[in-house]
Amino acid sequence: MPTTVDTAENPPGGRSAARTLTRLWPYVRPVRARLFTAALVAILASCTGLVFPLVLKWMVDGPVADGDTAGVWLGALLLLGLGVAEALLFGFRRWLVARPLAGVEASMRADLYRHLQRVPVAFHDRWASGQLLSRGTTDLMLVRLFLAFPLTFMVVNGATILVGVALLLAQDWTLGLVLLAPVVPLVVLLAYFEGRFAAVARRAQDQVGDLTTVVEESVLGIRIIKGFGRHRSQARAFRELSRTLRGTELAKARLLAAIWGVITTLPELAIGAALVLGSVRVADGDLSAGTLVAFLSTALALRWPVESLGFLLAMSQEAATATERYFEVMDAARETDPETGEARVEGAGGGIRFEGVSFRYPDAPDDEPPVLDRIDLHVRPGETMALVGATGSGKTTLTALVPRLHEVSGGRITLDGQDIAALPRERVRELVSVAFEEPTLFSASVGENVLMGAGADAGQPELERALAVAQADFVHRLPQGVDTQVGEQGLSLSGGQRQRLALARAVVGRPRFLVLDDPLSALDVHTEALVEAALRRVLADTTALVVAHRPSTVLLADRVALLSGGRVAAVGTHQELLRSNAEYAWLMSGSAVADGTAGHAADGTAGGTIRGATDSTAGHAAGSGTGTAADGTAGGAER
Ligand SMILES: Nc1ncnc2c1ncn2[C@@H]1O[C@H](COP(=O)(O)OP(=O)(O)OP(=O)(O)O)[C@@H](O)[C@H]1O
Repeated sequence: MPTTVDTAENPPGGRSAARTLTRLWPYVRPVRARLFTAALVAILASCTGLVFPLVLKWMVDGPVADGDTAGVWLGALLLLGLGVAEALLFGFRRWLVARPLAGVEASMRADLYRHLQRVPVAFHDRWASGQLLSRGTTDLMLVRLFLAFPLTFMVVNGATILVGVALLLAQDWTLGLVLLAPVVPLVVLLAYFEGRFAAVARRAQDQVGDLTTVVEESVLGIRIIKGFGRHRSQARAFRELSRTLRGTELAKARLLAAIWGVITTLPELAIGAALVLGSVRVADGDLSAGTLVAFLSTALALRWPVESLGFLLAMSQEAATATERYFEVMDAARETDPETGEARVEGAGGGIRFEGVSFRYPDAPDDEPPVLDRIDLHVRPGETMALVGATGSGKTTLTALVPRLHEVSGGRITLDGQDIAALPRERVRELVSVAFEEPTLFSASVGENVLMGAGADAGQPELERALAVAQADFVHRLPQGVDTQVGEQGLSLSGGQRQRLALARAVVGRPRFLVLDDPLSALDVHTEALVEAALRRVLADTTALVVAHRPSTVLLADRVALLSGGRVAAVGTHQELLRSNAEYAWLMSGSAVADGTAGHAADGTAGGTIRGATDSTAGHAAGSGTGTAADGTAGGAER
């Protein structure tokens, strides 16, 4: 899992917030009618608020001045009615937008998830999972909030301000101009603020992603952290990151406070000036008291729409950053399949054939030699080929090329004579089944995890057969048998148990081709022997490529290919390579050394000797009390 976040490749800015936000249109389009209606309702509600001052003016200059009590009651009832209407209209607006916007958020999230399934594995190698998580959660929530609130209220408040200003100018244009005086400095300040806030908002959202990554890794790696007593240093790293985030959030708050201060103070000063000027004019008899009350009430009613602009802009800016981050992922190219293509390669023959296959990881430095360099290898139909090589020699990489988890950089791979690059990926993955050394189980039942490897029509018989092949009968002793929930949110299984389920998943669909990356590494010798025996039956009618580190796994294969320096250094049977290839003999004798039979390994009798060695180890294990595995209760022993 990647641990670093390369946000440098995605610099903020470039586009304006408004242009970035227009990218949301395809998602908003289906609900546009509701959004527009909601905006109109909100404008109506907001303008209802502006009628209050006019009623007040009528009350002050009319019934109040004339001492008409009935008129005052009528005015009060009118004000109450207006208040109720305003509240009902705002409630109606909320009802209009809530459901469709939850839908917009859900569909954006679904698209993101679908996209993440379809981008190449190399994309996931490059991106930290926390960054992806935060884009799928926090960022999408910010986008929904923007559509629900700032988007509407920018329009509503804008319209209210325009209507309000028109009313002010109509009531008294001199006082109106006094109130409009702060507009120019405010616009300049808001433009400056937007630029500054955009940069800080981006930094904060990226830091949330980093923090999510650290939390996720700490949870997944809790055993390592505890085992190595690293909880303090891990906590320190977390604290530092969260302190950085806190600093960025405070910087955001400071910017917001500054702009809020300016947005509040300038209009207040203008209202104060209008009040003084208006009072003087009322005293001079130039202006009626009712007009001044109405004027000031209108000005005060406009305070909220003006003051809210600051945080509406801030929320819009955060939403623009969130949208930018969302589309950075959505813009990553998906795996594409050829529209049509001639997959058959003349003369390629059956089985798996590698022809001049080269591979280099996309992010590898240019001066680094390729991981795989012109590999030629033929796994004949029905044959099992073991892949042996030193650590880091490229075995896993080579196996990942067969199901097209990575694309070859040069050369080609054919399956039964069909070039995999010209086949749809889905077809390739139907033909090829895989099991990796690191067996991943999903939060689902045992049965669902295993049947993932088969077509939709596979059922109980196929499941039972696969479990038998993988010697995974321990599942029947789990609390709910094959229905027991496993994975992150279920029962914890041992490494060996998980490997056996992963193996069952690989064989359940009776694949034409099988790619196994050291699938037996976590099994004790007894279980390994049992799985091998069952696997031998599966391998008999499958074409398989099996990464092997141990002689016992190599012995499952008909032939062995030795990978060295990015090339296939030798191909032959285990016995042939032991005799003819010093590197192979050395690699294989590594295990034998541990068993004290290295001397025999080198003289060509290693096959039998190594087997004997593992058997004797097994005998020892049984004698030392771990032999319960042999009587089929291995699961219990491993737990
Ligand atoms: N995702 C990746 N991005 C860049 N380089 C990688 C990536 N995965 C592996 N490598 C590099 O490719 C080389 C081959 O790795 P690979 O995992 O294929 O070796 P291996 O033979 O399977 O090793 P082992 O026996 O230890 O499992 C290594 O040098 C490794 O550092």
